[in-house]
Amino acid sequence: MRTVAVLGGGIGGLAASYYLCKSPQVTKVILLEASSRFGGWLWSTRRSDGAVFEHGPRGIRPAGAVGSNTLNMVDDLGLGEEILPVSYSHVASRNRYLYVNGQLHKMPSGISGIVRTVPPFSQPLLLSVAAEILVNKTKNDDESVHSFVSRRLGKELADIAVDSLCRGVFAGDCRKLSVRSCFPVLYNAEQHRGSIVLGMLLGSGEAQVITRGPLAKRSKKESWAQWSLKRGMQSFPEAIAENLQQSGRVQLHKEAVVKQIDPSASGWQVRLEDGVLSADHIISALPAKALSSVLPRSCQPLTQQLQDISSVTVAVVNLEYDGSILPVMGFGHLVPSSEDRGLLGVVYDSVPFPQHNRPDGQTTRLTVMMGGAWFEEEFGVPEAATAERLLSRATEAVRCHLGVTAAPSWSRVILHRDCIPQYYEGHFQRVESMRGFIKNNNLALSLTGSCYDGVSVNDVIFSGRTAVEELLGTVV
Ligand SMILES: Cc1cc2nc3c(=O)[nH]c(=O)nc-3n(C[C@H](O)[C@H](O)[C@H](O)COP(=O)(O)OP(=O)(O)OC[C@H]3O[C@@H](n4cnc5c(N)ncnc54)[C@H](O)[C@@H]3O)c2cc1C
Ligand SMILES: C=Cc1c2[nH]c(c1C)Cc1[nH]c(c(CCC(=O)O)c1C)Cc1[nH]c(c(C)c1CCC(=O)O)Cc1[nH]c(c(C)c1C=C)C2
Repeated sequence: MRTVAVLGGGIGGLAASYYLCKSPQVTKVILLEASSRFGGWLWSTRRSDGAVFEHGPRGIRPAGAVGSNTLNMVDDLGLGEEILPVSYSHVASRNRYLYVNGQLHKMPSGISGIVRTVPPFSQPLLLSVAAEILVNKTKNDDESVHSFVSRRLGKELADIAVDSLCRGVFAGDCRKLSVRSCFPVLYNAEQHRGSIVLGMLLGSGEAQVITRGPLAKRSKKESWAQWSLKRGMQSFPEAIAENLQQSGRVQLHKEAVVKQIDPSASGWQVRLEDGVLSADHIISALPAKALSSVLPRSCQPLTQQLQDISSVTVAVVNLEYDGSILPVMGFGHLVPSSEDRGLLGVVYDSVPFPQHNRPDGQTTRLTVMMGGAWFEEEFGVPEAATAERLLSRATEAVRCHLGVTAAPSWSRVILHRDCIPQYYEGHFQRVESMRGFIKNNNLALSLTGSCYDGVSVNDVIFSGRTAVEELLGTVV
């Protein structure tokens, strides 16, 4: 393998380039990013007074093989000193809230939360959990998350808890999202153990094994639930880009919009706005629709399937208030779609990461997230949603849900167009079929990024690693 072009410089493209660089089999890597910044949705505002605001992900989970894999990379990049860990015993890990019937309710946790009736639920969770063990397994090879949970745990849990969870991870509608692709642990638990509960107790499949490096070991020892970085999440892609630059083996191009890719005798011709370059192989870490628009006509079946992977738009409103204004302490609260379709939830950023507050004086940072699968019905076309309207809707939610009547001392409104892919029912078949088309047609193309194998930062990084290992036929 001589030259590999990586399309898209979000965390997926950066991760793929990082793993390619580890192999002596690859002579040259060319990373092409359309915008003026690497990192994609990992995007932070660092204000001159020291405050940090996240516009995309704000915490990464260290759990599991994918979590360890990311921490190994963080270690290798020399970012260990920059880590801000949040342990499982921290109030931000213990307390998450639901806003239901005009009130905040702490989500049930611990033994007492399971054996007692905890509003907004009408019966102890223990009853649903105990009955779950007896529910027969389905013969369907996929179903919606809502249907799966209604069938196994009851409609109330599906309508309130799972509806909210899907909004807090996918900004999506649990009635359309696929359980197999969005929550493979739940799907596999039913398939292999016949029950979610038994799957949790006994394990539900072959777990991937990743050797834990020093930072991953520390995260285990200190029971981290999530982590961030002192200068914000954006430091992570910045450190990868710096590492790639220093390797001397990667050409990094910003403001390089890929316009078209065409097969050539030895691989691909990649057409940019201002020139053409050649590559033996392409790893695409572009959003599915962006890739579909640059493929040649000969890839029509693939183009169509890529277009069928839709994504939702989320309005992210960062707010700063003077003083300690929160009536409760925790990670934040989610709002089920039955309560308010357009308002997804509010993150209490100052609770897990007070280090990101302005250093002088007491302030509270919150992030309100709106829209998602309900964006158009609530706000119309994204072009029509003004910053004033989104800010007013966000501050009104903070007033109504948290009783904060003061105006924010600082705010920033950002519209993330098509930012979270939606894995609808049948997603796994579509992805299998796309990869099958690539294989059967001997295309020197790999698909990675958030549109295929998981949307979390950990999943996207791991997908970049898998693409490189499959390409090279070795472990990197
Ligand atoms: C608001 C929000 C909150 C989130 N919170 C969390 C969280 O708490 N924890 C978590 O784990 N995950 C979270 N995520 C998910 C995670 O951040 C994303 O799934 C992940 O960053 C996607 O990375 P990616 O590289 O696949 O895609 P992207 O970040 O979309 O990168 C794709 C890149 O391709 C570029 N591009 C597009 N077209 C072209 C072209 N024609 N030519 C060249 N380049 C092009 C784009 O400019 C972009 O930089 C969140 C996401 C959002 C939006
Ligand atoms: C309200 C909207 C959103 C909030 N965060 C996201 C959206 C769309 C995006 C998001 N959040 C998480 C992930 C990664 C999932 C993973 O597998 O690591 C993504 C893409 C983490 C997350 N956030 C919440 C939960 C339950 C999770 C899953 C992992 C975990 O248990 O930590 C809850 C939550 N998210 C938001 C709020 C307000 C909230 C409230 C309790 C914001």
